[in-house]
Amino acid sequence: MTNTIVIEDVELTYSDGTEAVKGIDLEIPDGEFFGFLGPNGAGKTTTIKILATLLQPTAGMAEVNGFDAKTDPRLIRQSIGYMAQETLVDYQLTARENIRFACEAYNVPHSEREHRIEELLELTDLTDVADKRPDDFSGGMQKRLDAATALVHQPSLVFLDEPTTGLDPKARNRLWDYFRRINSEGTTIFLTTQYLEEADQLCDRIGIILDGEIIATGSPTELKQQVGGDILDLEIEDEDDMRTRAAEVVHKSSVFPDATIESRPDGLSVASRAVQNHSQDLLLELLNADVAITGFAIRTPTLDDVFLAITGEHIEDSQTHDDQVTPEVTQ
Ligand SMILES: Nc1ncnc2c1ncn2[C@@H]1O[C@H](COP(=O)(O)OP(=O)(O)OP(=O)(O)O)[C@@H](O)[C@H]1O
Repeated sequence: MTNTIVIEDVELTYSDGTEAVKGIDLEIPDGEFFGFLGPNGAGKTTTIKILATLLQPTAGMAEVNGFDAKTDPRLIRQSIGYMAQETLVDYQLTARENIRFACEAYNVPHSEREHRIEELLELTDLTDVADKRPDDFSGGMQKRLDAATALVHQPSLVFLDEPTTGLDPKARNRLWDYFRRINSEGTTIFLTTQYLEEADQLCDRIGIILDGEIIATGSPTELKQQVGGDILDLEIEDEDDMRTRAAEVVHKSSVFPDATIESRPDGLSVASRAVQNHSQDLLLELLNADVAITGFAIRTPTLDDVFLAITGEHIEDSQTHDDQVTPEVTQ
């Protein structure tokens, strides 16, 4: 298997001195669904623009589809699909005309165009509105049309820059189905997202980027294993230092020697390899110490727990500016 993307020690510093990407290395094999996860301002879009040859790295080497980003940007652009963060559909044209225009721009052979247009309309579930202009379309429909225009030339590699930001769950799910389908047909996908669940659901492998540096890579399962065990969520009354006392009991407990403890609005979360087999013992110790537990639950770690374990922050807390985060996909 060959690598569709190879990045070696790539840096990008903007002219105002902002170090957006600080020496990243990455290899993405053919056919992978790769997710680049990170908070606002982490460097996701900058990386995608380097790979799509819209920005030149200030240092390092990027190779895409076997072409060097510095010497062969034109060949790279012809061989990729790029769905930018902002929707790029033309509101003067109908959905069908938008896709036809993209066929012309990407030099899709005349003999294949009509078939390709119908196929893409169907894939993106826009056949019924094919002859309507997109100004009345919902945000999700516009995004699907945008995705169709990015894929008319059937690229083997597609960059999707936060494709579902601001979409409702139904619209998001339809796009997910589409991305899954093209990936199962062999397309390599490089997706940037700030949504943990999106990365978790879709991606074979995830890279977490923070402040221009990749701080972890692995499959969702591998990353979750880094948390070290399962999580015991404890609901504890917020009175008489009860939570502090509970944390002390957990710290001192011989049954949870590896525990890491995180405060939550309604109590504590405890991560430990012992959670699965010894939670009852810990609950007993807490009871003996007069800590009133009003509820508890055992769960497997989420990607937010991974982010927390690595950075000490929740991903949402580390957002650098407000954003229309779709609540139902945040953890
Ligand atoms: N043209 C620019 N000039 C100067 N700084 C920039 C420019 N574009 C982005 N930045 C800065 O570079 C850093 C990385 O931004 P980038 O857009 O790559 O992050 P991101 O992870 O994609 O975030 P978002 O989700 O907000 O798009 C941020 O600090 C951002 O403010």
